[in-house]
Amino acid sequence: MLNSAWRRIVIKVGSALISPNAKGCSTRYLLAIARFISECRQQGCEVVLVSSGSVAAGRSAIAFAHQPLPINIKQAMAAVGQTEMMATWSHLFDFRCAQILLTHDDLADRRRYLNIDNTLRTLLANQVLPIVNENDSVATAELRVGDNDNLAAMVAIAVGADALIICSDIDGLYTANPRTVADARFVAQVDRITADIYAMAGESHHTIGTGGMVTKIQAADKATRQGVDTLIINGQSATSFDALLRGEKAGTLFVKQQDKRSAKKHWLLHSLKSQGSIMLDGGAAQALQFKGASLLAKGIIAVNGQFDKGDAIWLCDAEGKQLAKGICQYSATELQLIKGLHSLQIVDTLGFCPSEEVVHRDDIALTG
Ligand SMILES: Nc1ncnc2c1ncn2[C@@H]1O[C@H](COP(=O)(O)OP(=O)(O)O)[C@@H](O)[C@H]1O
Ligand SMILES: N[C@@H](CCC(=O)OP(=O)(O)O)C(=O)O
Repeated sequence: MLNSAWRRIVIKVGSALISPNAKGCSTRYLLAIARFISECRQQGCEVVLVSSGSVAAGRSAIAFAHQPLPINIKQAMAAVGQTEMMATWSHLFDFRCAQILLTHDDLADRRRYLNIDNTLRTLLANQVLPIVNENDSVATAELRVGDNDNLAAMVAIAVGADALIICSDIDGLYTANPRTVADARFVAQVDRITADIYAMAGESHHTIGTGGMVTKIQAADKATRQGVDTLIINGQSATSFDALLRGEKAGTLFVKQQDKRSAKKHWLLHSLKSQGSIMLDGGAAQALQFKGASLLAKGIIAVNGQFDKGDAIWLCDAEGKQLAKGICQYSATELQLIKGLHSLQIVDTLGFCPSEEVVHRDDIALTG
């Protein structure tokens, strides 16, 4: 059985596995990965796939022989390869897939971030497999995350994943690049990511991938700090997946630095500045405190301050006591109109309903 603590995971697949020859997509390695994803889902673990490969897959369609590839050429290659990559994955599953293309800004802007979060939650709740990639054909240099290892870490944090599994063309982290250093030793576990760990990382040996080991360590650094265990495994070998499905170790494990719930709670309570507050009736206050429920419009009795969708606000009881801080899905102006209403009435009142929850339970941190 898969690690039972993994209820939701993000799997990142590198270009070399999708388009090993940079001529369209190949199912050579993807079959075993797709089987692993299906098995994880059957065992009740939700999966978000972050797939590279659009540039590599589309490469042979655009005539350009020089290296490095300029951004406009990569953008054109990505436009061709992205559809081929999505079609290849879709054919490997007997459930439906959804394409999510992101830029750095989408994840940095809290309002857009909420939209992404809502979309991913809805897809997962409907058993659709989200397949995420950077929006390479439109993202300019300053808008890009730049590599899918870091993008996958950001997605893993956004969806509150329990683990991030980075599938590459190598068994995991070595003390140096084993393709150039003969006596490089395999590292099975990293308890803390220090400068010594970064010093082990070399570049990619081919021109298909982006970043080599450096971006994978950066990704592990980001994810483990936010409570996400991170693995780098060899996606070319079915034995890695078989081991994980038996609950055994595979590749290099970067151990999470804290519990993901305490990481999120700390971020909400201490890093986000509150922009306003709302007062809850007795039922909503009870549900929030003792049932871990989301906050619905029906339980709101008053709205204070001028805040926007995506801002952090205090959730207070009828006496004004701060019970929790949360990220609000609606602006103060919108909340004034929908407070006290049933969720089904939101669309009639505002003309839209981005979320039935005013504050989703995943975005609430109790003060007590
Ligand atoms: N210390 C290291 N340990 C393992 N691999 C390393 C190391 N330093 C550099 N590499 C290189 O990083 C490559 C994986 O990165 P990359 O080619 O970007 O893969 P992907 O396409 O999966 O993101 C390996 O094949 C290897 O050549
Ligand atoms: N977004 C790019 C992938 C960038 C990237 O990080 O590639 P890789 O190092 O192979 O994971 C693409 O789809 O080609």
